[in-house]
Amino acid sequence: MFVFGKQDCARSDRFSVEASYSAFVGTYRALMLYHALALNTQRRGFSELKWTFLFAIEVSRSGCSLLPHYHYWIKSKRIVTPDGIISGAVEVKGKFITSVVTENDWRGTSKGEQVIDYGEAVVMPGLVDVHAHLDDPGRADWEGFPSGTKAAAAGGITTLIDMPLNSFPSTTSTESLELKIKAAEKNIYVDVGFWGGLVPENAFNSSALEALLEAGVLGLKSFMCPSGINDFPMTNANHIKEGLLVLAKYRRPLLVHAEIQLDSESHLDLNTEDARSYSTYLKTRPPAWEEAAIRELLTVTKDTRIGGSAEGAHLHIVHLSDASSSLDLIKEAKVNGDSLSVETCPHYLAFTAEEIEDGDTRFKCAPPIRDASNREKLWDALMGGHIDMLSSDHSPTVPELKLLSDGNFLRAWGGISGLQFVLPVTWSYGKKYGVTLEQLALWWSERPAKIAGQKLKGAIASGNFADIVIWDPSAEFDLTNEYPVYIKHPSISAYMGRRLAGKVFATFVGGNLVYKEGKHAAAACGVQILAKNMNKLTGLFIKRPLYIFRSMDYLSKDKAKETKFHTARRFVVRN
Ligand SMILES: NC(=O)N[C@H]1NC(=O)NC1=O
Ligand SMILES: [Zn+2]
Ligand SMILES: [Zn+2]
Repeated sequence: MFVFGKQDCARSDRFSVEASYSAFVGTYRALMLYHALALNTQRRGFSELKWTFLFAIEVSRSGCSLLPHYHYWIKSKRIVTPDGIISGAVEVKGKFITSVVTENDWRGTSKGEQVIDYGEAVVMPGLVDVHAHLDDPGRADWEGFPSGTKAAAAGGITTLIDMPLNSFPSTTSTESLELKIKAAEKNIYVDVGFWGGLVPENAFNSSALEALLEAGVLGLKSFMCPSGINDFPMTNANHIKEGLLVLAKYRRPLLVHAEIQLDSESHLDLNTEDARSYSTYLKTRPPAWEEAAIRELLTVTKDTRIGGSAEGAHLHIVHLSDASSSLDLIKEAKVNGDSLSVETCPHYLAFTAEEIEDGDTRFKCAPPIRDASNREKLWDALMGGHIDMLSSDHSPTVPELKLLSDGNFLRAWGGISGLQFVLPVTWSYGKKYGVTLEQLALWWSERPAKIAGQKLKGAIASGNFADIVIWDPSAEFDLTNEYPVYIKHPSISAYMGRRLAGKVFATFVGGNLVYKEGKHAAAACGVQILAKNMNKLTGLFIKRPLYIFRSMDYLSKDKAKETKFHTARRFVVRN
């Protein structure tokens, strides 16, 4: 069972404000803080109009939002809440959702409040993508924070957790995390957190791992096979076992790329096999690789059970492709009480090996996209609740390394590029399986927010951050060259050329309208999310959090625990 501690996030707001203006902003923020406190205790010291005015000045000066309102209501006939879909309105004040009401209970607006009526469009929690490689710093020519987070915003993703590899250096130390933080500063259009890397060099060095966790990574990530990145070597079960012991103290998860290199390639004569044929590539990474890795992982995930040496840690298997034996092992371990979860990605749900044409290396990824019957099984597992969540595994590179003209599947970069399209892809390909809007919110927002320790994200609920996507499930579009694509290299995206349903109209991050119909806010005001464990009574940061939600199956919706959480929420501190 994964026990999520009360892991708060010290969020460093990065408004772009000129120096001469900073005194005013300082005063303003102090007033805002007072207002937030007053709001909690029902002692409001300032009139709504004054706040609206002050907020409008800051927002219009800083360019953080396309909408300069402090207090507004988002209306719609289809608002996806944890309690179902309602017709009603979401009240936003500053960064937060302050109420969610049904149409019948809505009393209209008071002076100074604005209403944005989205009619029949769907209002859903913004997506939380826990698996994206933005490659910044070091390989920003592959993607980068500005382009990646613009693409995220245009796709309805409001929080993105960046992987520790493909950037240079990899995020495996406090120094490299510091470089990440610098690279992201004033460059992110959505909120961004960071996973740290668990590699052989730090796995047995608990103080180095602790330092990285103290510095704010939301958890760790490791590979059980070569990652393709020199400064991110693979780990084995011993490294992972050690990592879990440290993570247990911090109540943070380990994400694992679960493939182990078997000698299957040795049966192939790569001189005679056609490297442009997708089936050749598929043969080099059979499901047995995933199965072998997961079998080995389960020898250490048993430590995460209640009473185990790593109780409090959690292991999350990223991008599952094999929906047969590998998935069976995962199901069994969950039944046994291992604190374990699993994600898959839109490309495994959308594509099949049979349809990948010779030389079309846009589709090369690891583990590979398998045959049509596997895709059916993946959908069954997702719909049946055995796959917990979705992520993009957006892993782009430069077109030259995709070897598009050469078409050599064995030498091309492995990674799918599609960050901006994950919502319409999941929806378009899921319709025939009966995917609901509530399921999309669960797989793309609620559960990923929990894995990343983001208690104020992932749901449209009072007290949460106003991270919201507005989209039209019935609007269809073609991903042609005319379509506004914000990922850096659209030519390598496997989704280009497809017709999809589900157009994103608008994206709100922390109350800021950061994207609207092809236009982004002028300034990049996403905040960096750094984990901190804090003693709620003393305000001091501690390793073992005071509020321990011994929950649980961390995916359950236990009302009693939610109540406890609501109480604790008032202590959340941000700076
Ligand atoms: N290094 C890296 O991003 N690898 C990713 N690409 C991919 O297809 N699978 C991965 O794990
Ligand atoms: Zn991976
Ligand atoms: Zn990845």
